[in-house]
Amino acid sequence: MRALRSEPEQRISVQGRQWMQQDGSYPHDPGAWSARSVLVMGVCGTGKSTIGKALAEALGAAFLDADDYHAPDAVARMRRGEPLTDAHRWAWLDRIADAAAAVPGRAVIGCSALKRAYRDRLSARLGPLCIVYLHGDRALVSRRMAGRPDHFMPRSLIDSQFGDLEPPRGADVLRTDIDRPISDIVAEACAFAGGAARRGA
Ligand SMILES: Nc1ncnc2c1ncn2[C@@H]1O[C@H](COP(=O)(O)OP(=O)(O)O)[C@@H](O)[C@H]1O
Ligand SMILES: O=C(O)[C@H](O)[C@@H](O)[C@H](O)[C@H](O)COP(=O)(O)O
Repeated sequence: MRALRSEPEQRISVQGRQWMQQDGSYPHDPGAWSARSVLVMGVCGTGKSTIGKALAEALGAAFLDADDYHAPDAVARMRRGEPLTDAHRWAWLDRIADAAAAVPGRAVIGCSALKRAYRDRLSARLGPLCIVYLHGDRALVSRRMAGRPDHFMPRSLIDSQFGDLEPPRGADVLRTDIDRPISDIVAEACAFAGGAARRGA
């Protein structure tokens, strides 16, 4: 195993092993942690919808896909290959946060949430988030996007997505590499988000 840096995000990134306790749970206040909304984030094509849906099912939570909350003109803009700006994104983030706040139980949100200010915007409505950050290199993201040709998001927008990306850091973040089987990523995210403890595993 490679040497660990002291930064919390780095400790968590090594499969969460450093923090995981013997029962598979994490040493956070269990009540508060297991009630938090879960944000599955990353640039386009990293697997937010795929992982987010499966994670929500594993946690018994509702899944909200941020793609469903874009205004039609924002979708048209992305289809044309024009990136969204902050001005497009604020109201979109507020719609997502309102919808997540309205679900009766826990919510898993699949949303790019590329900049820190966007995550703060969600937190302002939802409280502290449990963040699953899907990380992959440009070439892999491009290949994954090529595999879903009917999506509104064109591959020409990959560079602007990486340009806007401000990787999240801290103890609330699981940084997970997308070059792994979906089931492995979901299992790791589920343990991180409190699913293992919840199921009594
Ligand atoms: N870990 C993975 N391994 C292989 N394929 C994946 C993985 N995660 C997602 N995919 C595939 O990559 C594509 C993009 O995933 P998607 O969930 O649509 O990403 P996003 O919602 O972030 O845009 C989909 O075709 C999906 O099936
Ligand atoms: O903030 C943005 O620039 C957009 O919201 C953008 O992130 C878009 O929503 C998705 O990334 C496209 O859909 P996928 O993430 O599913 O590719």
